[in-house]
Amino acid sequence: MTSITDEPLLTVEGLSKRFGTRVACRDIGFSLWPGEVLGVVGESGSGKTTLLGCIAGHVTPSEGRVWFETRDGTKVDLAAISEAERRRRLGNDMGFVHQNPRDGLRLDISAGGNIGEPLMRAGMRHYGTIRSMAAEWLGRVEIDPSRIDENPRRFSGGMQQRLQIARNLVTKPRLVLMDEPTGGLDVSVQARLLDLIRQLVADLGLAVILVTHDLGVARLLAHRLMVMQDGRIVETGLTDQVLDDPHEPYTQLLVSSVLPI
Ligand SMILES: Nc1ncnc2c1ncn2[C@@H]1O[C@H](COP(=O)(O)OP(=O)(O)OP(=O)(O)O)[C@@H](O)[C@H]1O
Repeated sequence: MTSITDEPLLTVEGLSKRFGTRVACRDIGFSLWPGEVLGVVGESGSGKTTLLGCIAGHVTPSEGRVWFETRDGTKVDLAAISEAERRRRLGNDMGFVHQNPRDGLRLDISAGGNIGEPLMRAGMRHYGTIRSMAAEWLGRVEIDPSRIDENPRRFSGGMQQRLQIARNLVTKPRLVLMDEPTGGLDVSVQARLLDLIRQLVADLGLAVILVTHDLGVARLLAHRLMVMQDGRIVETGLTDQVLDDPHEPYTQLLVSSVLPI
């Protein structure tokens, strides 16, 4: 008998994306299960961000299917529906953490507003509840809740990134896409943020697709890795297996840091 958790949350089939004559993704296929963290690694230009964009709906695939299992158990092809239909079917089930927090935050409203807005979009109306949830989430991402009314422009880069994470996770999505979430931060800030992401992902049982240049980040967060080269998946497997015993010559080069990643 198949239980509901045996079903993948996301299944990508035959996904390709061309920009004019340039092929950014070629015949990509994989599945992702609830609670699983999939790292996507590869050199610059290998198609990682394009793949993430096709799943997020920022980029329209040239070919292929992106099946997502909605909360009512039906599968919807995200590559074939309009933005409005996507919002209606998915609700807040998919989050996106940008490398630059300014791309994922509203800088014209307060920190608390940034967390409260998705709750209101999800239908929550009671101001006191929204405010107390925003304060709780600020604490959860290690921002002093007394800064709830401050504008995030006044936050450091690391704080802005933690706020972006809170804004994405407060509605408990089942899938979060992360594009280099710790890129551009100081090493010590990065390490704390990685710990925080690891803890939240485990606590909330989130499925995550994590695009990263950094194999150390992938090793720490990802259960499974997918290695991309020139728009294709060249190797995939459990993270430790791929990093400790890479089979493909390209992955061997990547792991030995010969490639400019
Ligand atoms: N909007 C676009 N128009 C034209 N070409 C694009 C566009 N977006 C991406 N590409 C091309 O698609 C290929 C894959 O780019 P993509 O950004 O997905 O790679 P990446 O692996 O994420 O690289 P990086 O790690 O540097 O962000 C590249 O050759 C890139 O120039």
